[in-house]
Amino acid sequence: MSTENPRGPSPGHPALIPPADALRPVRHPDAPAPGELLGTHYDHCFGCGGAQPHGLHLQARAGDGVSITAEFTVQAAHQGAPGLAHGGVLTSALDETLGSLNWLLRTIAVTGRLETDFVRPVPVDTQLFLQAEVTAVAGRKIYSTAVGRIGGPAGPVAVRANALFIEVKVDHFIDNGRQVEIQAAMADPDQIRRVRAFEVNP
Ligand SMILES: CCCCCCCCCCCC(=O)SCCNC(=O)CCNC(=O)[C@H](O)C(C)(C)COP(=O)(O)OP(=O)(O)OC[C@H]1O[C@@H](n2cnc3c(N)ncnc32)[C@H](O)[C@@H]1OP(=O)(O)O
Repeated sequence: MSTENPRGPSPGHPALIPPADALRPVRHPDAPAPGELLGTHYDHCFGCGGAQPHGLHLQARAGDGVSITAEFTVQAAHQGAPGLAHGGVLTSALDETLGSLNWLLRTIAVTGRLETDFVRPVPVDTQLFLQAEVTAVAGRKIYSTAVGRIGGPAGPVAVRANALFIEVKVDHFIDNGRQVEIQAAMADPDQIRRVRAFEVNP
């Protein structure tokens, strides 16, 4: 388990602190190699999909262990205040990066809780460099942390997050998603292939 707490002295909500019997995360043997671009899990995903004109178009890359790096450039469509990124958009970038960790565990999981610290404003045209890692796993609960820096891996910290993801079956999406998109996804062989890449026990 990582001992570094990028949040600083405050660990956040108690639900984000792994229990004493939590396990170290294990990188799946078939996980993408370190340095490999992950690609999108769904073309219409706001975070990583190519079919969302105002989406983040975030590109995530496998790191060592159970870690991810990702980049996205803040666009004019992502503003909150004039010339500055909207906080919800920055949280979306963190959520997407943390969600990409699922590729390394080969587990399907959704965000249960996500806490963001906004450390400094992020201007439009900024390239945000994100790093995320899984810190612990307890049953279906996956604990993770992320940081976003301005300009590159050594840039000033702009945002930090701690998260709890919960493992689900693929039925979570089939049962809850709008039927028109579910049916289109199930008819698309590329989409089925992407879902299989997430699943350990299909
Ligand atoms: C198509 C493929 C591609 C893959 C697609 C991947 C997409 C990635 C996209 C980026 C990520 C997202 O934005 S995902 C979208 C945003 N998230 C969501 O829509 C999730 C909405 N919430 C839910 O559906 C549900 O609440 C779940 C699945 C999270 C949990 O429901 P459940 O399955 O009934 O499980 P439940 O028993 O309640 O909880 C299990 C354990 O987790 C704890 N737990 C649950 N929620 C929380 C919480 N918010 N805060 C603290 N703890 C929590 C419980 O206390 C329990 O602990 P214990 O008693 O066991 O100790």
